[in-house]
Amino acid sequence: MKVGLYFGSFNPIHIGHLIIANHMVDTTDMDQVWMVVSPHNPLKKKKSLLEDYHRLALVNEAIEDNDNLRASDIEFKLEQPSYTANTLAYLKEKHPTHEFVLIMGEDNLRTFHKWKNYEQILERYEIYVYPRVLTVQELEKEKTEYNTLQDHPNVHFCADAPLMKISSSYIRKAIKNERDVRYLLPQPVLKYIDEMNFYKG
Ligand SMILES: Nc1ncnc2c1ncn2[C@@H]1O[C@H](COP(=O)(O)OP(=O)(O)OP(=O)(O)O)[C@@H](O)[C@H]1O
Ligand SMILES: O=C(O)c1ccc[n+]([C@@H]2O[C@H](COP(=O)([O-])O)[C@@H](O)[C@H]2O)c1
Repeated sequence: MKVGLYFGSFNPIHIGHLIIANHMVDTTDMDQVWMVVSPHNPLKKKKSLLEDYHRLALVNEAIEDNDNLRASDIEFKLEQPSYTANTLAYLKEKHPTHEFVLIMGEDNLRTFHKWKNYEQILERYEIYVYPRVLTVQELEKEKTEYNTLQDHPNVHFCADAPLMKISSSYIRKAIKNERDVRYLLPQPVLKYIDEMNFYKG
């Protein structure tokens, strides 16, 4: 079985994440996509992060009607911050017959050269990259590593996929400012966030 590992903070999961996961199942030979909820991205501050189990619950709510998508809490019991190289080693041992590939947005490929053992990851795993509108800061970042990564034979860029200028941080801020985010989040996710009063303070 070919499994796309879609790692993320998912704080919270939004429709962009679902469109990306579905795009991978729909347009590639991946049998399933596992949405791996990361307790702590090594390159991000943990400050505005919702509890791990709430972010996992939101992912489960979002994908409940899609058999091709799974939520994974595999990183909850692994060392933190959540280094992807460690998780991949663990998953490979646990599921020796699965073929794992990685899924990420373009912003993550841009900083991929800062990840632990990124060269080894790239050598061993295919990476499917979803295009993303980049911020000015991201565009200004050193381009050399990015260009080298973009041209690597294991990197597959989903060129014809629709661009989405949606992010969890935009949604968190919009909720804080009492804006209507109903079309940016799947219905059950919106309900859960609303009932729990998340991101309001
Ligand atoms: N709109 C988008 N277009 C392309 N890729 C995206 C988009 N939103 C998220 N991703 C990708 O999904 C993965 C998980 O992203 P993450 O959970 O950090 O969401 P985010 O919207 O980027 O969050 P935040 O705004 O808090 O940084 C990353 O690989 C990220 O690049
Ligand atoms: O392994 C690393 O060094 C590394 C560095 C930065 C990010 N990651 C992982 O990349 C994933 C995407 O993170 P995020 O916050 O953009 O959703 C998440 O699982 C992080 O743990 C991993």
